[in-house]
Formats: sequence, structure tokens, C-alpha cells
Amino acid sequence: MGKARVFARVPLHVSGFWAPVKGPDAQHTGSLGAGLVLDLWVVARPSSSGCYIEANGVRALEGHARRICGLEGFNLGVSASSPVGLGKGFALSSALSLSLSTLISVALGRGVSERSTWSAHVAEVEHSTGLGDVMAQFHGGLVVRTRPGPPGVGEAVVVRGLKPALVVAELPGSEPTPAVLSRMGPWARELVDKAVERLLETRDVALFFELSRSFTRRLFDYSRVEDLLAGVRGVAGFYLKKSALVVWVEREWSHDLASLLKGRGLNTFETTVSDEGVGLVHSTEPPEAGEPADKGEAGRRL
Ligand SMILES: Nc1ncnc2c1ncn2[C@@H]1O[C@H](COP(=O)(O)OP(=O)(O)OP(=O)(O)O)[C@@H](O)[C@H]1O
Ligand SMILES: CC(C)(CO)[C@@H](O)C(=O)[O-]
Repeated sequence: MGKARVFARVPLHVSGFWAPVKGPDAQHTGSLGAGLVLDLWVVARPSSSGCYIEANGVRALEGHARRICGLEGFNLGVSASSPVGLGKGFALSSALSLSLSTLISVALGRGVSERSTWSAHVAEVEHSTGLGDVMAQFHGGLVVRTRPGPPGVGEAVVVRGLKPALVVAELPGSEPTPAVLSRMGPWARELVDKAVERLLETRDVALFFELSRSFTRRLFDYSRVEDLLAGVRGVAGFYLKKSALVVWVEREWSHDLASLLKGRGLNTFETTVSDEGVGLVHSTEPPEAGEPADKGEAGRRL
């Protein structure tokens, strides 16, 4: 048997509604809102010296990597595999930033902690690629963000034990997060404050889908989703964030829907909500990442 190596595993996150909140610095900046942490994972290992992030064989997020290594005072290169591409709405940039900050923490003889997420949050905020993703990916579950910032600075209510059958697909196209944020105005805060309050009263997945769909409809074009889902049986709810489509479906119809979306050439997964957040695995083999439905091409694409 080979020697066990350490891997960081970070779940993907699809935010359903959010209101940016600017604080005095990046550590106190973030968003209020809520999102689902998916049972789909980015798996990363320390690769070599230097400071970089490699995702599916391609160097990415150079500025994020430099900032994280700088804040931590330690250089590390990490190599990650991801089931989805960057810029799609699955919080991959945040997952990659967290992979690096987590593996640096391990190299420094520490483990996963609130503190080990901070440099990732700062890099995400400064590059305008994520506001509430680090908080969600640290916890797992349905994460309702009630104070902006990373774990230990911001606050969140975490709803665990929800196991909805989800079919998740990566639609064509991507949009930079700053472009999405520039389309938001004061309306967002008002909507989100009410949505957070309602969701905290019920902690109900049906309400989460309803609130997320009505929020994201203001930002993204739903016509292509309505075409895709027309006549599909068993759909209980859905929302679209950028190109990330999350469909809640009755379990018995999940496979049919996944086959339909794969048949349209979409990178598709049957999954659920993960109650776990970022963690470590010691293994001689890379732990199973979220498997791309189309292993050939999607696995290499960024
Ligand atoms: N092929 C690519 N497509 C999109 N973005 C890319 C690509 N390669 C590198 N990037 C960089 O990756 C980052 C993507 O961040 P962005 O926040 O838009 O996406 P994400 O984290 O994958 O999803 P989310 O919208 O959930 O945050 C940007 O810094 C962008 O410059
Ligand atoms: C800004 C954002 C939508 C980007 O993924 C996310 O970080 C969030 O919900 O705060």
C-alpha cells in the first residue's frame, strides 16, 4: 500500500438569493442570503512549491492564489479536480480558494477551522468572485447568511437533514460575478431581508426554492430553462443562478430528468444537499470528486 496523502474536499454551492453588504474591510464584507451546498465536490492535493491553483489541469485564479499565500505567509501549489467549470454559478472560484487556504493550514500543522477560511474569503471579496460562498462551503446544508463575513466573523443559520432529490445541470455560457452584481440595486436588500426572515421561520426547502426562483428571475433569463423543463414530470421546484440550474424533483423522476438533460448535451448530476462542508481526506487514492456526467470532455473543461 502506498503512503496516505492529504486531500482537501470542498462542496459546490449555489446561492439562491443574496444582498451584498460592504463593511470597513474585506473581512467584514459579504452577503446576506441563502443557498444550497451540494453533494458535489472539488478535490485538491498539495502539488509542489510555488504558489498557484491548478484546476482540471489548467492554471487559474492567479490573483486569488497570490493573495491567499501572502495573507497566510506560506507558498503552496495545489492541484484540484472539479466537476464543473469556472464562472458558471457553482462557486467554483471560492471552492478553489478554500482548497488552497485549507491545504496551507494543513502544511502549517493546523487543520480546518474558521480561521483557515479567512484568507479565501478575503481573496474572493477582493476579486469580486464571492461574498457568501466561503461561509456556505465551510458549513454545508441549506445555509442562511444573517451577518456578512467568513465563518467566525459573519453569521449563518444552517439547516441540516434536508435530503431533496436534486438534478443539477451546467448550462452553456458564463458571466463574471461583477457583471451580475452591477445589475443589482437597493431592491435586493429589501427582498433579501424579507426572504431571510421568512425562511428562518419555516426552514422549509419548498419556500427556499420559491424565494430563490423569484429573486434570480430578476437577474437571469429563465426562458431557456422553461423550454428545457416543459412537460417534465415530477418537478417540485427549480432555480437558475448564472448557468447553474438546480431542479428539485420527486425521487422517482430524477433519473428521467437527468437523462433528458444529458441527452441535450448538458453536464448533469443527480445529487442532493451535503450536510458537510470543507474537510480533509487521508487516502492513497484521490477521493471521489463529483463525477462529471460526461467524463470525457467535461472533466477537462474550465
Ligand atoms: N474559463 C473561464 N470562465 C470563467 N471564468 C474564468 C475562466 N477561467 C478563469 N476564470 C476566472 O475565474 C473566476 C470566476 O469567478 P466567478 O465568481 O465568476 O465564478 P464561480 O466562482 O465559478 O461561480 P459563482 O458565480 O458561483 O461565484 C474569475 O476570476 C475569472 O476571471
Ligand atoms: C455574490 C455571489 C452570488 C457570487 O457567487 C455569492 O457569493 C453570494 O451569494 O454571496
